[in-house]
Amino acid sequence: MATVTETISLPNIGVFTDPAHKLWVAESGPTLDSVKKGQDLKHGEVTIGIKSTGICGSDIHFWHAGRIGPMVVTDTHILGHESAGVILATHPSVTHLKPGDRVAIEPDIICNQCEPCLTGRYNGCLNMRFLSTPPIDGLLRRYVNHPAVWCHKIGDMSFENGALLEPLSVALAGVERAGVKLGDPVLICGAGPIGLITLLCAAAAGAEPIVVTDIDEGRLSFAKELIPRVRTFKVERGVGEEEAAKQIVALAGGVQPSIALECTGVESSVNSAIHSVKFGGKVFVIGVGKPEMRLPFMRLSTQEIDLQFQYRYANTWPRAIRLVESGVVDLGRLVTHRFDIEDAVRAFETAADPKTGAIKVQIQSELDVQW
Ligand SMILES: NC(=O)c1ccc[n+]([C@@H]2O[C@H](COP(=O)([O-])OP(=O)(O)OC[C@H]3O[C@@H](n4cnc5c(N)ncnc54)[C@H](O)[C@@H]3O)[C@@H](O)[C@H]2O)c1
Ligand SMILES: OC[C@H](O)C(O)[C@@H](O)CO
Ligand SMILES: [Zn+2]
Ligand SMILES: [Zn+2]
Repeated sequence: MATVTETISLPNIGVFTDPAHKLWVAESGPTLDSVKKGQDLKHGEVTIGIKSTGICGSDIHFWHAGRIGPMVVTDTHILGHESAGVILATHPSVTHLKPGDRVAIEPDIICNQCEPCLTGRYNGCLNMRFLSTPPIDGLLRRYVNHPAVWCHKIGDMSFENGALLEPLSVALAGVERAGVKLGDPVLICGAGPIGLITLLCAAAAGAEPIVVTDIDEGRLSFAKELIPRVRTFKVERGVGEEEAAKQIVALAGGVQPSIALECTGVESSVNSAIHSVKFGGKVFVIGVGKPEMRLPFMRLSTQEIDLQFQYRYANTWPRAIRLVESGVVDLGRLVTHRFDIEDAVRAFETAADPKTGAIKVQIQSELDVQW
């Protein structure tokens, strides 16, 4: 085994939640001893020293609500699926990575045998093990063993940007499958991290005009700072879905969007999007929401509007890395708050509190090896 782990001495710690909605930092596996000896590394696996991990809304949801739909926290559970770090050790079967390589982690483990896997749409793997979705532990740890095939080299990209490749993957998968093209009028609903990164992607793809909506002024201002040509629309409570749609179209200079990229999962927002797009347009839903929703069925029907959905991503990291390395997509401003892993509880409290103005909160871990 090629390893630099002989020199490390910091114990492994992780960020846990449980069915009682507690959140805490404690010792986790693999233990320092097992990492040093490489004894838990399986065929095809590497040990990664995690440097940066973003907190996703789903992490907060698993903590606060204990579930997302059918995904339920039933035991102590490690959070986190937006990570980048450095390879510390490799199993002898691994040939394309070596200690010292900087990598972004794709947080899924697939079976490679089912129809979605064999047809390249592995996000639909029937046996998916997605890190941080219960019962599979997540990446918010100092050391993680993970299949090398899901570690993507990032060269000298910052670990912060490396960790942001996961939400970028969500946005990229959406923009690609929605088919956004040069000059398309596009509506983006929601200016959270996913909406904002979707905005960066749609702008890079040449969409114009772009309208972004939110209920939060701060997030709309952030969108405008990222892409000054974006038109921002504040969604007011009490304004009906059809009226909001009219105002959105007016803001776009009377141009109906051909594509709406829905990044809230909120019923009224999905419906405003449906009311705003043009005949033959598309509402592409990235946000996740309640199990059942009311939809303006006959508007979808008489306007031949396509309603399409995205669940995670497949084959996005190489593309995401090229976009960030080249500067086509600049993720530089999205991380607004940074905490050490020992201080993870404060990091989660900050991410969960809208008053903090946080966009992306990241958790960093020290390693006692230098690269
Ligand atoms: N499909 C996937 O694979 C996938 C992956 C990651 C996240 N998501 C989902 O994408 C959504 C966005 O993620 P995020 O991290 O940006 O979440 P977020 O909660 O930070 O952002 C959502 C934004 O929507 C705004 N909003 C709420 N109600 C609104 C309304 N009626 N109209 C307009 N804006 C409204 C909020 O103020 C917030 O800024 C979430 O539903 C998340 O679960 C989906
Ligand atoms: O970024 C990926 C998403 O957060 C996950 O799909 C999550 O919402 C459920 O596991
Ligand atoms: Zn996520
Ligand atoms: Zn599969």
